[in-house]
Amino acid sequence: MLRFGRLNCPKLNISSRLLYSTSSQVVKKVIGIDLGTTNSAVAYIRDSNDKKSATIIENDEGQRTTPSIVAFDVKSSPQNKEQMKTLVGMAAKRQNAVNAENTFFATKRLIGRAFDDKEVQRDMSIMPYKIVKCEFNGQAYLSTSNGLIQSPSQIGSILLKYLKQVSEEYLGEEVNLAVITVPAYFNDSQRQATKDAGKLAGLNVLRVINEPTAAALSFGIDDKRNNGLVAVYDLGGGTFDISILDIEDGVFEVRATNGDTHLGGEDFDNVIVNYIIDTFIKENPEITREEITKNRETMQRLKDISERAKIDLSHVKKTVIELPFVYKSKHLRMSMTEEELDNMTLSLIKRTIPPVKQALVDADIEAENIDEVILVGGMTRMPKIRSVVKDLFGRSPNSSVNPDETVALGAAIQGGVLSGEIKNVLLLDVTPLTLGIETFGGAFSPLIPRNTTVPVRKTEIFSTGVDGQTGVDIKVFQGERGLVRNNKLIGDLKLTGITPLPKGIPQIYVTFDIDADGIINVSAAEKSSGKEQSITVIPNSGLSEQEIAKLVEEANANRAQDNLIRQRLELISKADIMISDTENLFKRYEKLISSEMEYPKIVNDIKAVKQAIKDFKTNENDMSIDVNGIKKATDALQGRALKLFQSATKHQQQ
Ligand SMILES: Nc1ncnc2c1ncn2[C@@H]1O[C@H](COP(=O)(O)OP(=O)(O)OP(=O)(O)O)[C@@H](O)[C@H]1O
Repeated sequence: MLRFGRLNCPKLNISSRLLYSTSSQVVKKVIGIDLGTTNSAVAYIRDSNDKKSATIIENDEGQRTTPSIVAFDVKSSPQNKEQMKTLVGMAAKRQNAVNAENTFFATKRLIGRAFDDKEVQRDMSIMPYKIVKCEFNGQAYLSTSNGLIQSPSQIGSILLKYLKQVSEEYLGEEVNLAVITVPAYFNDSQRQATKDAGKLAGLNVLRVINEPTAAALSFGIDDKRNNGLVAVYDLGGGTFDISILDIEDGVFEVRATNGDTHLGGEDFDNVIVNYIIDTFIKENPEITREEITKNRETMQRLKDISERAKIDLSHVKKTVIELPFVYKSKHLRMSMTEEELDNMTLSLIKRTIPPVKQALVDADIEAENIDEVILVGGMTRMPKIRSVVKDLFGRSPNSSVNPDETVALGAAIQGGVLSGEIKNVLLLDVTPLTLGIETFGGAFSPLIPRNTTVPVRKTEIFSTGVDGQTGVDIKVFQGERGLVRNNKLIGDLKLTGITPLPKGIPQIYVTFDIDADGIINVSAAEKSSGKEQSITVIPNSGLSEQEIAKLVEEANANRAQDNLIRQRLELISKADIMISDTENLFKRYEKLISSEMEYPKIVNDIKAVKQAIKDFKTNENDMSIDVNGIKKATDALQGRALKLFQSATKHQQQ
């Protein structure tokens, strides 16, 4: 088995913080796109002399946001599926109820996710369209009723193509450069998939930036009043993000970020749908739940009225929900109050609290030191959410920001920075989770801690754990726990053909390079053999909401135990290398030292320590093994070996 250990010699840490260049000149227009779960928006910089001139581009229906919905008319091209008529935005939304199976909405929830992901499985049971497994990469794809299979990136690209076209018509020029926003908690795979969607739409995506950061950019641009610590609470259609930023004279530094990539308005709608079905069944006991849920069209109509009721209740205390022909000739009529909505969705709202608290801890800031709280995302119009946020921060959120438009405006500003239209603005974003590799005994060796500013590049030297090893398997993990088995494997890199040397001797330089889009590149090089390998990490799936919450929670709960296991592993790793060095020296100088009186005793003791190390390796979790004792015995042996060498040299000279 190939083993991989941290090198037992002074470490070389090359850590650099490369700042964005603000002077790069891209002469053409760069549009900023908020590719949302429910709604998307696009913006541009109207006047390059005015930083505050970021402007929303209205779509062909005169709307400032476009529903993130793509529909296929399966009847339009029965012979050739590829040429089916496609509807985008409002046009797709209008026909949703009569073509539910072929109307794809909220597909951002699936982007870059594995089919087997728990969240995807849950969505499958509630979405009216078909989600299938892509045989090639195991990811969640979408299928029309006539079997046209598309990735969520492809669906995203149809939306982006539409927004590109709308922008070109509005601006009267060709547009092919864009900045696209993603939830801060999107992992590498989800970011890559978003970039792919841009590429498929014919857009050169200059940068992928985090939604809350974009919101802060549009809030704080060129306004000294807005200097200070800002919290951006972003609850949209499908994701929740919290970011803490420090804004100081044009420098936007993200101090910490946290969130949940599977929590948003869609979940609120689903809770209401279930409540309505329960109420309807109670009134009509002859109808079963399944009879209603299996009808995709009915489910879609229920979802639409649920969303409408939710939005109404942000403005009125009570609303009436009516839906004719819910089941055969039965109609639905009921009322719902704001209080009822608050109660049934409280557990969802509460799920935003731990990420906020964690972000504050990570940023090392008390809630009362936050100068401004900005609300982003349509869901933050719900009064209960506003009051929970107010209680969390002890202050009323800022009301000057438009929660639907601010992200696209911020993306346009970043586009302006990249095109050179906007000067003296610097954006420093961070990694959401710790990145590292597996080392000896399954320990997680972090290279880049979470909330490190990107872009970042870091190199550390590692070595082999077995004599004569000619290859290492570098497993890249993401997470907060001390042992890799509790973190998420996001990539795998094999370095082969290295010169066989005793363990601990080869120097393997492992470099992590995270670019400004948050995309990770890992490379490994072994100096003596000149071998090099690199990969762009494309993880298999995103982290689910439970996984994220669990990761942080478990990391906190198990920190002491994890540290202990790690320390034990490191002690044994060092002892192992020391003992084999001594053994090798004994073999090499056997003639010189074998006549010494101490020699057989030390050889026996080396054997005993080696056996103890072997026993430990077969049961690393056995806490009854005295690791400190093994290390002490190794140190003592090294001392005794040194004395033996000194005495043998003396005897030889005499
Ligand atoms: N007045 C309102 N009250 C409550 N909810 C609302 C209101 N207006 C919009 N919403 C909800 O906000 C959500 C859409 O928000 P938004 O358009 O900001 O999301 P998005 O950008 O598409 O999503 P994400 O940021 O998660 O990708 C929908 O679930 C919608 O029902």
